[in-house]
Amino acid sequence: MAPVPSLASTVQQRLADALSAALPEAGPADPLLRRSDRADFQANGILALAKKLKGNPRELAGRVAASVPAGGVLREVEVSGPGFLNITVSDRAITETLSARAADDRLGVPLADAAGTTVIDYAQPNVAKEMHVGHLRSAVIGDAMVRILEYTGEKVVRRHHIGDWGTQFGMLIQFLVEHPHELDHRDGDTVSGEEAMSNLDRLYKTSRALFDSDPEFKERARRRVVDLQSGDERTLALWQRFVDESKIYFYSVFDKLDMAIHDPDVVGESGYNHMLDETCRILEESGVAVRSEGALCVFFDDVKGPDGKPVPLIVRKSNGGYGYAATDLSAIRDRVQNLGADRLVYVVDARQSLHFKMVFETARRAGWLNDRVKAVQLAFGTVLGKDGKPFKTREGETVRLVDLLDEAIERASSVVREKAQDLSAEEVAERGTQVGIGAVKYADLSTSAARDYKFDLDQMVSLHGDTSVYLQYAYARIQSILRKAGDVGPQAHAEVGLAPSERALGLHIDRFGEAVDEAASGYEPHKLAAYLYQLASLYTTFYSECPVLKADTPARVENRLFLCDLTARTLQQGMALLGIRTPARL
Ligand SMILES: NC(=[NH2+])NCCC[C@H](N)C(=O)O
Repeated sequence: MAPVPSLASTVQQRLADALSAALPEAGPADPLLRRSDRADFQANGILALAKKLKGNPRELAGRVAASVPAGGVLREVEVSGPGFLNITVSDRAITETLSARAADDRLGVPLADAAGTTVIDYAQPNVAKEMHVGHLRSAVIGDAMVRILEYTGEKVVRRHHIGDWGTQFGMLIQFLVEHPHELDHRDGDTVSGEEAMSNLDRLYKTSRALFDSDPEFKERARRRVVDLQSGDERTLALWQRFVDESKIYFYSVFDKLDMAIHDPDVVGESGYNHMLDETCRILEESGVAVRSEGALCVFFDDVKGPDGKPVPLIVRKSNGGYGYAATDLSAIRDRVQNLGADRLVYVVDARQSLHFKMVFETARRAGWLNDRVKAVQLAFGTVLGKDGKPFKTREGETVRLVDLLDEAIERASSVVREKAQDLSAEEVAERGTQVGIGAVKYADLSTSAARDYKFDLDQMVSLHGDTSVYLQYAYARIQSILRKAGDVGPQAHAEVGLAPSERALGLHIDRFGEAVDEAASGYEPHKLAAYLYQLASLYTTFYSECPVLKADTPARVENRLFLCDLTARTLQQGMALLGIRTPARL
C-alpha cells in the first residue's frame, strides 16, 4: 500500500501549487510550512521570495492566498504579519486523512528514503561483573533505537560488545583450575540468573583476596593470562565457562527488562582478537599510528593532558598487550567491511566520549570511516540519586540493576493493586511488571540522553505528569470506552464538524510520522516520548470537553470513537517503539 500522505504534506503541496499559480515568475518555491499556535499551519516562504522578486511581501502573500482553490483541504488562508500566511484546514480534510491513516497498518508512517544498514552497539555488560545503572541506560536507549530504526525500514545489526577479555581473567581462571567445582550448579544444569551471578561474585571476591595476599598465586595468575592469550585450549575452555555463566545472568536481566537479546549478536571484545595484529599492522604501515616509547600510538592536535603534552590513543602497549582501543578499531573494520554498515551507532556513557572521539578519528584517517560510512556515539549522561549525586547505595556502593528493577516492579504493583482491587495476584504481578519496567524505561527515554537524570521511583510511577503510567493509563481508559461502546464501533464521518479539542488531537495524530522520523534521524528517542506525552495530554483535554458515548448524534458518537481508537493505536505503536507495553486494563 502506498504511504498515506500526512495532512501537513498535502497542505505543503497545495500551497506550492498556489505559489506557482500566483507567482509563476518565482519558479518552484518552498512555502516553508510550519505548525503554528495561531492557526493550524503557517507558511513563511513568501518573505524570502519577495526579496528575490523585489516585491511587497504582504501583497505577494495576498496573491498566493487568493489563488488557493476554495472549498478544499484549506479552509482559510490569511495574510498576517510582514507576509506570512496563516492556514486553517477543513474539518473534513482532518477526518479524511485520519481515516486513510487508520486503514494503514503503519498508521501512515512512511519508510525512510535513505534506508541502509546501521550497526548499533548497545547493552554491553562485563563478564563476571554485576550490571549497574549505566548498563541500564545503554540497554534501554539502544533497544528503543533498534525498534525505531527498524520501523523506518533501516536494516539494523545489533552488537553487544560485552567485556569478556582482559588480564582479570588470569586470576579467575587460575582460581577455577585450583578449585574446579566452584562454578558447578547445585541441581544439575538449571541455574537461575541470580544464582549464576552470586557464583561469579563469590568466585571473583575469593580469587581477588588470594591474588592480593598470596604472591605465588599472583604469579600463577599472571602466567595464566599468557596461556589465555596464546590460545591454550584448557584455559580457553575455563574462560568460556565464565562467559556462559555470565550470559545466564545477563539474559535473565534483559528478560526482566522485556528485551530480546539474541546470542549471535553478542560479540564481545574477545570476538575481535584475531583481527588485532592486522589492525595494528595496517595502522602502522599507513603511518596513522607511530611508535612512541615502545607503544603504538595515534596522536591528535587537539587532545592534550593537563600538562599540555599530547595524550595519544594507545593501540598497542609497550609490553605488546592490546587494549580497549585496538578492539574497538578492529570492530569498526569488521562492522564496515564484513557487516556492510553505512552507519555505526554506539550507545555508551558520555564518560567514554574522548575514547570514541579518538577511535573514530583514527578510523577516518585509516579510511574505514568516510563521508559515506559514519560513526556516532549516542552518549548518555549519568544516573543520579535523589540527592543529585551519582546513584549509590547507602553504603556508597554502585546499585545493582536487578535490585532497582525489582523495586520498580514492586512500587508499580501497589499502584496497580490500588487502582483495580478485583485483580488476582497473577494479574497484579503481570501488570505491575509492565508498569514498573515501563516506568523505568520511560524515565530514561523521556529526557534527552545526553543529560544526567535523577532516578526517582516515586515520580516514575506517578499517575500524573510525564510518566509512562500516565500514557498507559490513557491507553487503558480508551480501551474501556471502546468496550463500553458495545456494538457501536469506531467509524470516521467526514461530514461531522469537529470541536477545537478534536481538531487539536487530530492534527497531532497527523504528526506521528514526523515524530518517528525525528527520533530516528537524530537518534533521539525522547522526541518520540515527548510526542506521545502530548498525544495523551491532548486526548485528556478532548475527553474532558467532548462527550463520546453521549454525543448528540449517532454519527458524532462513531466519529469520536474513531478518534479514540486511532489515538489508542498511535499510543500503542509509539510506546512499542520505546519498548514499553500498553496493557488493555490498568
Ligand atoms: N564498543 C564499545 N566499546 N562498547 C561499549 C562497551 C561498554 C563497556 N563494556 C562498559 O561496561 O563500560
